[in-house]
Formats: sequence, structure tokens, C-alpha cells
Amino acid sequence: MAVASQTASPFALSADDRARLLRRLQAAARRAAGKGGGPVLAAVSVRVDATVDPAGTVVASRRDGEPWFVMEQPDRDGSAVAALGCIRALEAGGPDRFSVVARRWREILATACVDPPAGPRGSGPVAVGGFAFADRGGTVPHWAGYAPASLHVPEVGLARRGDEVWMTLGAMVGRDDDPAALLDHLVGRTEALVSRPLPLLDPDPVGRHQVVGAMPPEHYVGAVARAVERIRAGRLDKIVLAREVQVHASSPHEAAAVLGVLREAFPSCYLFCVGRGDSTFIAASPELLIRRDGLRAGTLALAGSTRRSADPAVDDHLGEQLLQSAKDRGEQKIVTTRIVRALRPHSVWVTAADEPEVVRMANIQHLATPIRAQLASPVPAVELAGLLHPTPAVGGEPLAVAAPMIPELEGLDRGWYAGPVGWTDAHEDGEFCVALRSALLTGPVARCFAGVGVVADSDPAAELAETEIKLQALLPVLAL
Ligand SMILES: C=C(O[C@H]1C=CC=C(C(=O)O)[C@@H]1O)C(=O)O
Repeated sequence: MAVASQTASPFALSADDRARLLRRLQAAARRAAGKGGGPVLAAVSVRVDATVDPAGTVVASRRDGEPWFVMEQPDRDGSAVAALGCIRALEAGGPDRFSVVARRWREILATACVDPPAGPRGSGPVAVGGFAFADRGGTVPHWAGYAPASLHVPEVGLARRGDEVWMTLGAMVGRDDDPAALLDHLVGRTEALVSRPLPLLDPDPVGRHQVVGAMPPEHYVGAVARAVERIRAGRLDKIVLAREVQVHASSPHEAAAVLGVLREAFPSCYLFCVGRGDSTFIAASPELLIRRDGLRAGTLALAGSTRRSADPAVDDHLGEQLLQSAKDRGEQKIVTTRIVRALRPHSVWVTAADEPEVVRMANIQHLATPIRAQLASPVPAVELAGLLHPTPAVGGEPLAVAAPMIPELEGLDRGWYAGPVGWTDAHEDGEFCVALRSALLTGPVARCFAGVGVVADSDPAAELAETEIKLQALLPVLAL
């Protein structure tokens, strides 16, 4: 009789790991009793095998309806943060939503019973998720589950950098909880984890896809024309206007398979999936909003775009034209100036290159200015995201004038499109990208979003064409 070979799970906890986890859970229960019964975070991190794929693990191990999160940047030394489950949701709405969730995360950390820091960025306890574009968030039903500010503390976290992969297990422990029962639960959870490659897209789907604009293209052209009139009348300098295009498939879109394709096509981008209930918000975004590492902060002013060409000489020429374009440079300068202005009061120094550079993705090239700052005090990553969002790469200048005009002209509920998505850790460090080149997948419907910066010299038809180029990041994958 053949005997099935049993290989050890890469997530198996050693006896020492279990003992350490139990001690943390017991300490958290004692601390909860001491502070009046409110639950206390306990978390333990262990290094796991380098072959573990954080995204593949989360996808393969997700329980029905469980929230999940992945953010990775393959070209950045394979960096990835992935998370499963939610032991505490930090949610808020309104103008101070960033400060509210930052404060609630700090309160959890203040009493947490956790290991000393180890592993790559994003290991240890984290809060993962994102923020809607607008303070009041998405109000139409398909954005239900995506609150205006929503960070989840996961039950299982995975972080990778290079060949280092770490797993963190977390629990909120109340005074009356039984640490041994919680240990059993978490051990059971690790025993059920499996690391698999991401599933492949069905190369030959049954049935046809239908691609439809949420509004006719003329609506968008008209909105851009009205924005140009207002800019030329001196009411504002710049406004970003977006549109939504839907892909209706004959069977549910498979977010994990889409992520697998995006990972190959856009390895320099921030690839993310935020799964809430039956929906997944997914993107391959080129834009970093904020990376905070101690007192160092980094961001990117991205604006001004042109297409790519398969002919290298034409491609270079297009990039050169972009660099010389007064319209695109003006559009880009507005973003750099605002970001520097927002960071300066919180920094010892802020530097931005004098000249923008051209950055290239598979379908598009942009003008970009990397910006770095040395912070004067450790302002949390979430607060920094709130200070910067929305930059004029997705909002406008002046913001107070542009903000009410955006929904009025677009006629669109942006939800989390163009909002910050990412994670923060136990040091309040973290990384948030801007949710561009994104789509909300709900069953067989994918809602894809793309916008452009409108300035005085914008040509409405050319801006519509630019949204088509941006949509090429996701549409071909969703409408295979
Ligand atoms: C608003 C989007 O892109 C922004 C980021 C880079 C370049 C942009 C532009 O050239 O207009 C936009 O400001 C989007 O992709 O939906």
C-alpha cells in the first residue's frame, strides 16, 4: 500500500513558539483585568520558510467571508504584507478620520503584549486597510464594507522582504478569556494555513464579457470642458476628474488570479487586494503616498502622462516629449509644491529633485518627483497619509475649491478609488499607496476607475484618451 508522504507545514509552531504565545496571551488577560476588562492585544511572530508566498497563503487559507489584505511591490526586494481575518476594526468617518484611527491604533499598542521587533517591515502587529477618497466615504451600496477609514488588525499577518518571511498571530484578549483556549484556536489556525501559488486566470472563459461605461464618454468630455472653463476663469489651477468603466463577466471575477497577472505585468507598482465580504478592491498603483520608517518619510509626486510604444525609439521620444511638455510639467509641479508644503511644518528638512524624471509602467509613462523628508517628530504613518491626502495628483489645487467640484462634475461615487491603501505597524511606521489603476470586484461586475489632471491647457478629447490608456492596466485582464 502506498503511504502518502507528509511534509511538515511551513507554519507549524514549535513547542517554544507555543509556550511563548501562551505567555503573551496570559499576560494580556492579566493586563485586561488590571485595566478594567477591556481587551488587550497579544501577538507573537515567527520566521517561516522562505518559500511561503504571503499573498498565495492568504488566498488559499481564507475562510468564507473573512476579510483579507495583500500589498506587495515585487521589484522592491519582493516586499509583501498580507493579512487574514479581523480581530479589531478601526473605523471612522469625517474630516478627522485619519487622526481617529491613528489614535485608536496607538491606544491598542499602548497596552499590547507583543514580542520585541523582528523580521522585515510589516511584521509584528499591524493594522491594514485603507481610506475612501472623500471624508464621508462611498455612499452607494457597492462600497458597503469599505468605510471612510477602515484599518483591520488581522488574526494572521505575513510579511516578506527578500528571503525573509515572518508570520504574526494576534488575538484581542479580554479579562474573562481563557488563554489556553485562545492558544488552541490560534494553533488550529496555523494548522489550517496552506501556501499555494496564486490561481491562474481561466484562459478560455465560458460566456462573453461586456465592457460598459458607467456614463457615456461624452459626459466625461463635457465635464473636462467645464473644468477647463472654470480654470481659465481663474477659479482654480487644477482638478482631477475620473470616470468608471464596468466589466460584466459571465462568472464572478477572481481577484486572486487577477492579482497574479498584475504582479507579472506591473512588478514596480504597489499591487494590492482589500477583500471585504463578497467584494475585493484591487489595484496596480504606481503612486506611493507615504512610506514612514522612523523619522524618515518618503513620497512621490506623480502627474503628467503619455502612452508607451513598442518601438524603443518612439517610446524614448514620447518620454522626452513628456519631459519637455509645459502642460505636464505644470501639472506635476503643482503636486510637488503641495506635498513639500504639507511636509515642511513636520520636518527638519524636505528635499525634492529640481527636475522630474520619467517613470515607465507597461502601459504608460509619467513624470515623477521623489520627495524625502527627515521628520522633526515621529508623526504616525496614518497621520502623514491624512496630511497629504488628497494630493493634487488625485484632487486639485486649491483643494477647497476643487473638492466640491469633483463629485459635481464627475457624477461618480469614488469610494476608495484614489484614497490611501496600506498598513501601519507597532512603531506606527507604515506604507500607503494611492489607489489608482484600481477596480472594485463584486461577483461578475468589475468597476474600474481612471482619472486625469485637468489644467488650463487640457484638451477634453485627449484627456478622455488618457483615461483609456490608464484603464489598459486592468481592462485587458478583467475582460479576458
Ligand atoms: C488620477 C490618476 O492618475 C494620476 C496620477 C498620475 C498621473 C496623472 C495624470 O497625468 O493625470 C493623474 O494625476 C489615475 O490614474 O486615475
